[in-house]
Amino acid sequence: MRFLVIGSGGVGLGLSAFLLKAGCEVCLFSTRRSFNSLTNYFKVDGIFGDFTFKYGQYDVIDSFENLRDKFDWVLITTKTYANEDIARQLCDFKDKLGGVNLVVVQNGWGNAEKFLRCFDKESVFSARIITGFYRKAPNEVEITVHADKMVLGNIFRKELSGQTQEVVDALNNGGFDALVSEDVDKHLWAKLLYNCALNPLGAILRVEYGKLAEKSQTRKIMDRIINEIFDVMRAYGYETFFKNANEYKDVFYSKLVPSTYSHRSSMLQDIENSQKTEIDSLNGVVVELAKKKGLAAPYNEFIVELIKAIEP
Ligand SMILES: NC(=O)C1=CN([C@@H]2O[C@H](COP(=O)(O)OP(=O)(O)OC[C@H]3O[C@@H](n4cnc5c(N)ncnc54)[C@H](OP(=O)(O)O)[C@@H]3O)[C@@H](O)[C@H]2O)C=CC1
Ligand SMILES: CC(C)(CO)C(=O)C(=O)O
Repeated sequence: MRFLVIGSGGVGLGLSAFLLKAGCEVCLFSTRRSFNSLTNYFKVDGIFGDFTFKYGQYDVIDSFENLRDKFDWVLITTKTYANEDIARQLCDFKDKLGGVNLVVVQNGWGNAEKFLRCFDKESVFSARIITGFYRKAPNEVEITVHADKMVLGNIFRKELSGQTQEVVDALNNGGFDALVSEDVDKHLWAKLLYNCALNPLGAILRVEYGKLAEKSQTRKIMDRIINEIFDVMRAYGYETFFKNANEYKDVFYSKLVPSTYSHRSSMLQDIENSQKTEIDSLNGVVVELAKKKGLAAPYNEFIVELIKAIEP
């Protein structure tokens, strides 16, 4: 099976390692900035073991003009703010790619929609991933935590989720546990709740997740963020695995936060590296959806403004 992996960062290189171990062909699409190191080798280490792949075992391109093959699957593993740019380029070069399917492997909500510009709902899939991929260098990634299996499916046409089985099989064969689910939308909302509550607040206060649950003030802010997200979900008919905000908060404070107590959010890492954050696809989406239904989401709105004030 042939994969084009667009976004050769933490998640892109991490997943490519498992696909290559499974015997799949992988072409990385990288930016000019990372291209040179990737034409040498890339390395993935950490809790799944150490793997190094030399250029030649995989391919790398930095422009769609240089596409050499057709592909079965395209994985989108850039940060979400690159989606408009990637979607536009995919459209321009769609004929060269062949009849591919896409899997959008990103945090947040509303990402898969960005690729409907010239792909139909039947060929745009989504994945939820709760594994920590820490990018140490442009061609080196450490896998730090693995909280659950990766989940793949189709949020637009649930019944087509099974088409991702071949990707799941490849990942499993490469040693990474993944599964197909018709409920990938529910998994994405659950992850969004977690990221929206913890990531921006952790980035603003520059503390790890666990510290945020220790103070009554930060608990109150996170509680309000979670309540507003449940209001939005209810207004649109979206569901996750929890009946209401209180049921989620019980699990959040008793299980989810303690098990990632010392994690510093990816948003905090972005702020520390003077990079743009994914706030628009997290709390920003909540604010937009709330506005369209005439709902107030003041805590989410406030946190979006604060992040925008400190990001470059
Ligand atoms: N890292 C993690 O532990 C987890 C991440 N996620 C989600 O996965 C997604 C990817 O995150 P992550 O791998 O950490 O991000 P990284 O920043 O590590 O990697 C993103 C990659 O995309 C590249 N890129 C950026 N813009 C473009 C563009 N316009 N065209 C092509 N490539 C581009 C970057 O280029 P360059 O090489 O120049 O930097 C980089 O290689 C995010 O949505 C994140 O929220 C989800 C769960 C866990
Ligand atoms: C905790 C983690 C790594 C889980 O995937 C995450 O989502 C983040 O830091 O944004």
